[in-house]
Amino acid sequence: MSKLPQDVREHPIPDPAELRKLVSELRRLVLTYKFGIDEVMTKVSILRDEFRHMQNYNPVEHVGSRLKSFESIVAKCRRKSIPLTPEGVRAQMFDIAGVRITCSFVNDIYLVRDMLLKQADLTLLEERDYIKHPKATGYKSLHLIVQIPVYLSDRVEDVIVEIQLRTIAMDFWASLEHKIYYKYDGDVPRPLTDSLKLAADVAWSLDTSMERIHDEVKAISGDEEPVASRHNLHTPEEMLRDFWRAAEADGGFGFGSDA
Ligand SMILES: Nc1nc2c(ncn2[C@@H]2O[C@H](COP(=O)(O)OP(=O)(O)OP(=O)(O)O)[C@@H](O)[C@H]2O)c(=O)[nH]1
Ligand SMILES: Nc1ncnc2c1ncn2[C@@H]1O[C@H](COP(=O)(O)OP(=O)(O)OP(=O)(O)O)[C@@H](O)[C@H]1O
Repeated sequence: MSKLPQDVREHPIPDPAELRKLVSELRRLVLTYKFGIDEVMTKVSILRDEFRHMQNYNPVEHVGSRLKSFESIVAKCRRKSIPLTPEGVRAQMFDIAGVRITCSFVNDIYLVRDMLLKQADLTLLEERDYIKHPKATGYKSLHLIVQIPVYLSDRVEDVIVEIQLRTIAMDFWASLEHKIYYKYDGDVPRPLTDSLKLAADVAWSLDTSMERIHDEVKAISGDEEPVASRHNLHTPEEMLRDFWRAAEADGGFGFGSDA
């Protein structure tokens, strides 16, 4: 019978030189995922700014990102029996680069999804619609696993990014549920899971009510408010000046600042 602890027997400690090489390779790999996040964030930011300027409407409330931590990658490799090698991680772990887009309304989620997927350099690998098919926990979000090229100094690398799209209510629910899940180490007592399921239904009801009210108001006031009444302007020069100042204040005309 071996005297080694279970963990060491299952995961023998590799040679230090090998370990150093592995860590350096994984670091390099993770860096390319960071560039993948940057690419997607830029796309979302452009869509957001353009939409706001052209349509006077912003479908994206908030956008955030996270690079999976080294500890979390190692833990997931162990949990899912994924080889802890650059090849294993690249082939079997699709959430190292994560972008989360929070929208006001459910329709906006699908609008942003369509706008992103129309872009030629973004390839959809997998879509999981937990809005149409919520998880048993009550979890709702739209997940897209996409692939995007990243131009490095000596090569082009296709990087996989997980994009989660959700409403503010869905996000509120998911962050509380996530905290509770970790607090109980995954073994959440039944009364709490029941309460969470109920809260998910309430959040969904809020989402649908808010969207209905928003649609009703839009139908009454018309899709587009006339530009002149929005700005209370009279001459084209005044309108141009106002747009220019608004864009400057928004950081929209950031070019030429070094001049
Ligand atoms: N709060 C919360 N988040 C969830 C839940 N299910 C999925 N997620 C989020 O969505 C991510 C991906 O989940 P899935 O689409 O179910 O992917 P999966 O491959 O089945 O799960 P993992 O490989 O364990 O991430 C998770 O890492 C979480 O960030 C849930 O029930 N509650
Ligand atoms: N696509 C994403 N975009 C932004 N944040 C995310 C994304 N996916 C997860 N997160 C957040 O990143 C944090 C850490 O996530 P981590 O990758 O360690 O675990 P996880 O994704 O929740 O679970 P698992 O490791 O089982 O896949 C959590 O707060 C989680 O909500």
